[in-house]
Amino acid sequence: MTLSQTSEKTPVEKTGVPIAIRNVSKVFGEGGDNPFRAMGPVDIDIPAGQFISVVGASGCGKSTLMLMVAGLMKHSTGEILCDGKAVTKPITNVGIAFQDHLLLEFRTAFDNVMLHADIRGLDRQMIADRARDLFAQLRLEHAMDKYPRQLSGGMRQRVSLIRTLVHEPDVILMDEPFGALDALTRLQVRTDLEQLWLRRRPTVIFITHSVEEAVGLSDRIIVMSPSPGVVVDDITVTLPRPRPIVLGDAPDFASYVDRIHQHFERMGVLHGITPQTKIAS
Ligand SMILES: Nc1ncnc2c1ncn2[C@@H]1O[C@H](COP(=O)(O)OP(=O)(O)OP(=O)(O)O)[C@@H](O)[C@H]1O
Repeated sequence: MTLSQTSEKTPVEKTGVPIAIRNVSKVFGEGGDNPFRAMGPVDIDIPAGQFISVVGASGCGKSTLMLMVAGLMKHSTGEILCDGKAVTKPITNVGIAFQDHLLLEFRTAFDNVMLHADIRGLDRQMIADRARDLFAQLRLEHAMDKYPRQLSGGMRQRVSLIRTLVHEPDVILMDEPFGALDALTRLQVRTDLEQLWLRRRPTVIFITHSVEEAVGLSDRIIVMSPSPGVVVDDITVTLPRPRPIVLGDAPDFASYVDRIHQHFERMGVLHGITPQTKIAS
């Protein structure tokens, strides 16, 4: 383990692990009559503790990539190394979050967060202390004893975030976790996620359709081409942390967003109005 400095000069213990994605591609229906290359080949080296986002058109293979890194889906070519070890089965020291919060309706928010302790046989007292701490950090103490149906969508997703982080995994994989939230709640949850990540700096792969969210959260953004997705740009984001909730105020924010949008326009993912476009009257 190494010690590093956050941009706000708070020493943190770095606990993430490196992930290497080398020449990885996925072909569905391999060996059948109709093989389909869904993504790749892709090379991405992620240092320990980096927060990386992946953006790209719908269907370019972002979720497929995440499932392969998690060891939940086999890659067709190449290799994936997590902390130097080849991923050949589901990795365990990981927190995974999806768009759906996946909270159990019959458990309170607190008991949902304690699921890891119960399933993995972890030290209940230690996890409970951490859980209370995280609920407090997100100003959600009042929600601890409520059931999911009694919480708003944003609160449910923040409880899910706590559950993803409570066992302090070295790797966090998130697939469009805020996709179902309204714009205002998304801002809050994005800021909450950054705060939680800054505590320990696990390695994060974050999939999003929101370019602004990617710039707001990431050390680095991978831009993928439409299907089959390959890496078309690899952008280092140097905005200081913690990032402001209203990102428009951050210098250079707009230039990162523009750079990514220009890729999307060039690749036909976004269709702009060109000077030749005729407007029907
Ligand atoms: N099990 C599967 N069998 C066959 N094709 C699949 C399978 N899973 C995904 N695909 C296809 O692979 C491609 C990539 O899918 P994937 O879900 O990874 O894309 P994505 O970039 O995450 O999309 P979105 O942003 O819409 O979630 C899509 O064309 C999808 O239909």
